[in-house]
Amino acid sequence: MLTLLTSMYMMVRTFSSQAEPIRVLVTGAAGQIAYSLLYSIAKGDVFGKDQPIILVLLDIPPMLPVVDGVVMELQDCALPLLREVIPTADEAVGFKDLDAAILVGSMPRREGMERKDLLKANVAIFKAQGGALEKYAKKTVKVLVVGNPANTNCLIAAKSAPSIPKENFSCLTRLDHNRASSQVAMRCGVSSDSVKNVIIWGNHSSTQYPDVHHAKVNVNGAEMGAYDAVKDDAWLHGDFISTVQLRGAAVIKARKLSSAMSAAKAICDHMRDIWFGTKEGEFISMGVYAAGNSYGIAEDLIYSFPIQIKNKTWKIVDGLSINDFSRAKMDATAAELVEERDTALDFLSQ
Ligand SMILES: NC(=O)C1=CN([C@@H]2O[C@H](COP(=O)(O)OP(=O)(O)OC[C@H]3O[C@@H](n4cnc5c(N)ncnc54)[C@H](O)[C@@H]3O)[C@@H](O)[C@H]2O)C=CC1
Ligand SMILES: O=C([O-])CC(=O)C(=O)O
Repeated sequence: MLTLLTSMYMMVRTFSSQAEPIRVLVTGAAGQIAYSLLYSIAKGDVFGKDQPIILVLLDIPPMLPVVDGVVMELQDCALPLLREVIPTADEAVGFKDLDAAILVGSMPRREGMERKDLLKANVAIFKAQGGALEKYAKKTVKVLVVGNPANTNCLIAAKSAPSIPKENFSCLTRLDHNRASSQVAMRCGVSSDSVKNVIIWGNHSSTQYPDVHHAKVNVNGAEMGAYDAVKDDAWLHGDFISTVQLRGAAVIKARKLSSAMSAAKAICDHMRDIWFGTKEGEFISMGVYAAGNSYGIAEDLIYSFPIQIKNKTWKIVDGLSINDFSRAKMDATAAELVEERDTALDFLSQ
């Protein structure tokens, strides 16, 4: 019996090691987030330990010598899943036949800026890259927008690729989600995986609303609501929210560069959940197209919601109770997104 099971296992292993490689694009490949991200993708942390990968690395022409250095390092890692690395500045090459696109490449903010101050510099990039997805990528491609302001850039990319379903586009708010889980875990003296179902509502900006009304914390084996575990409503309504909202700025102030290691980790968490689904009974946060949501959020936005994923398809978790405190914060961040969208469309029409 054991021999039979062992040979069946070997057959499955052999079959899966012959899987067709998937084609994964990372833009901004010469930048600091990409440098923290590429190793995890290439070694199988995101798309699976049996999934061969062709990595396409796109950056602007002057950065190609730097990308060449990254290619050399990836080769020197001797990673068995990495079948090919393609450095390029050409969209026709970069966006061809993609299974997944992680759009990082854009300008980061510096100390004293809000993320929406990047709109003018960055939104044109996402319009062009949406157009390139439309022209060259598979219609099934999963697109994750990281470059700031991430929600609005994602909306513009999706609008520029009308033949790819809007559901295939999402933006990164997982870093905010991880920040919120970690703050609660530290406050309760538990590990970060003892906290689940925090929610980031809205924009990846200082108006985002980190909400723990539906979060659970496992304290010494007993699962309880976050409010009962933390036992400090004033902190949860005050410093907790502002710490998460302003964490990106705090990292920039300290490092003089924006978050990169934690952003790369969040990108891996986000994409892995798209590929393999969320855990039973758990939800995560990501920015998705708001059409058809049951929370009264304007439809034509990319807004961060509580999300569950199965078979590579996400759905917004419906029916969570929303009190007046939460309602006001959810609406404020939606209003900022409407303003950003209208400004972006204005820039693009000039
Ligand atoms: N959504 C999120 O949670 C987070 C978003 N970010 C954002 O990610 C972006 C990248 O950040 P970093 O890697 O730290 O910046 P970086 O400046 O280190 O790297 C950006 C790279 O993008 C490249 N680039 C610029 N225009 C491009 C284009 N049209 N096509 C391809 N590549 C292009 C640059 O040449 C550079 O190599 C920034 O917009 C930053 O604000 C950063 C952290 C978290
Ligand atoms: O704050 C920034 O500019 C970078 C970022 O998005 C983050 O760290 O969340």
